[in-house]
Amino acid sequence: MNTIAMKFPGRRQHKHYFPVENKTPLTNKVNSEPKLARSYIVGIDQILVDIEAKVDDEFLTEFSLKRGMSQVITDEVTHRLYQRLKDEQLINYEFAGGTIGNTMHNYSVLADDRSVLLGVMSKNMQVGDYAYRFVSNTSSRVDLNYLQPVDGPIGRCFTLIDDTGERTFAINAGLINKLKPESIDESLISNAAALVISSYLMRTEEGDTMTQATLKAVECANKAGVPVVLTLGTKFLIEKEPEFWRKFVKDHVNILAMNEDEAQAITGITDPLKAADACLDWVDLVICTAGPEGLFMAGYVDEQHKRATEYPLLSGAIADFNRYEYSRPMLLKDCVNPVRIYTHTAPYMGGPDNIKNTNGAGDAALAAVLHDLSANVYHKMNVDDSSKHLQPAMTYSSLSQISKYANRVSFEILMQHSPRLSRGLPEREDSLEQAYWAL
Ligand SMILES: Nc1ncnc2c1ncn2[C@@H]1O[C@H](COP(=O)(O)OP(=O)(O)O)[C@@H](O)[C@H]1O
Ligand SMILES: Nc1nc2c(ncn2[C@@H]2O[C@H](COP(=O)(O)O)[C@@H](O)[C@H]2O)c(=O)[nH]1
Repeated sequence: MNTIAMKFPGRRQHKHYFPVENKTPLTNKVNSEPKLARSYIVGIDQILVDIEAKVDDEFLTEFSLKRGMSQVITDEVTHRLYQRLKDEQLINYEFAGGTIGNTMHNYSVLADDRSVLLGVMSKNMQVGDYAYRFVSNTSSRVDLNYLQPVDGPIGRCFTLIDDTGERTFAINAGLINKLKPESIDESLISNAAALVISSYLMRTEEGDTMTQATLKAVECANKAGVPVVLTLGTKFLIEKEPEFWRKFVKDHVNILAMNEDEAQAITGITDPLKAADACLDWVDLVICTAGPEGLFMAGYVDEQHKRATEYPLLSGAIADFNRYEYSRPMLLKDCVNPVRIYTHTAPYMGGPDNIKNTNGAGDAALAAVLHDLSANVYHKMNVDDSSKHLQPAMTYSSLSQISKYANRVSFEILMQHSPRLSRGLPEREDSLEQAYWAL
């Protein structure tokens, strides 16, 4: 049997992933470059560059923008808006964005590993233009080779921040919704550790093909048993068609990520823990961020694999809800006697003293969860006979640990302007348990 000591998170510790006692018989040396199978995740997005600016309420009214919403604007409004921002020197920065683009980038930075981003990209790129900016602000670990070339611009997302820190998104779509179903490579999806999508991909106009492309990828993932991860994006989209989204989630999604407003939009429930619990009727794992209240997660474990927490029991909308938070979450279909498990993590260190802005904090939490999920697939691919895999779990770590990790990553984003991490986390931190680093 292989013996392995694995440090988590991080492929950077790759020497810990392979059996250190396996020596090459000829040299009697440890083979330091074993060929390991690699796991990766795939995300689909509308390829966007964020243009961030500080504005006041009057500005939003002038351009008929609804505060807090992500809305699509015409070329004419875009032109006027951009000119105003330029004339008044209100632009803070222009940086690659997109909710799934950010998640793939952050995943690749955290895991130091490959993710694949699907979407469109301008085939003629000039130094300094938006397409160039998107590519040059994206981690080199994000595989952009599968992007579909288009004859025209990618999108722009005006990220308008008011005095309260609230973000209003105005999207100039360019050709972002022209991804074709033919551009979805079925074997790429069916060999992935997860397929990651957002509700924004269904906000399309007549003649757009993004929704069909997304549905093709989802069907392919469902067929291959690859977990489908959906992030709800914005509550306004969900509120428009809650019934559609409930059905879509129930029929196709395994992991649902949302904030408390989106959770309310899809379930009708204000309490994030109760809303997460309600979503377990449709999906296997739920991540619900709740701003200053931190992060809630909910999932399933089979009775025989449940592990009781060593933390004090917490009660909220559900009594003693964190009782089995030390369990590793499983797909409901893999549980003979399913037990619902929940956890809550308060903002890391109480939250930063000075929040730059919360843009992308939720996406970053999701990237951390994906890192743990993919690490589990990676470990199983390479050390299938590890006792770790006697339990058919979805993740490498317990619900409690994943939640802490996710929350820690959100903290990092709150301390910077960009929704994209510029570096991974420190390799060891006192605030995360010893067991977390030495699994
Ligand atoms: N005001 C805040 N104070 C402390 N932590 C915060 C605050 N806002 C967000 N966070 C942290 O960032 C995470 C994600 O934030 P949230 O605003 O819920 O995400 P989203 O970007 O999806 O709306 C939270 O779970 C929490 O850890
Ligand atoms: N693909 C799309 N991404 C969008 C859209 N509107 C906004 N955004 C992106 O969201 C992040 C911020 O994420 P959040 O977790 O803080 O909500 C930002 O970088 C935007 O680019 C959209 O319509 N489609």
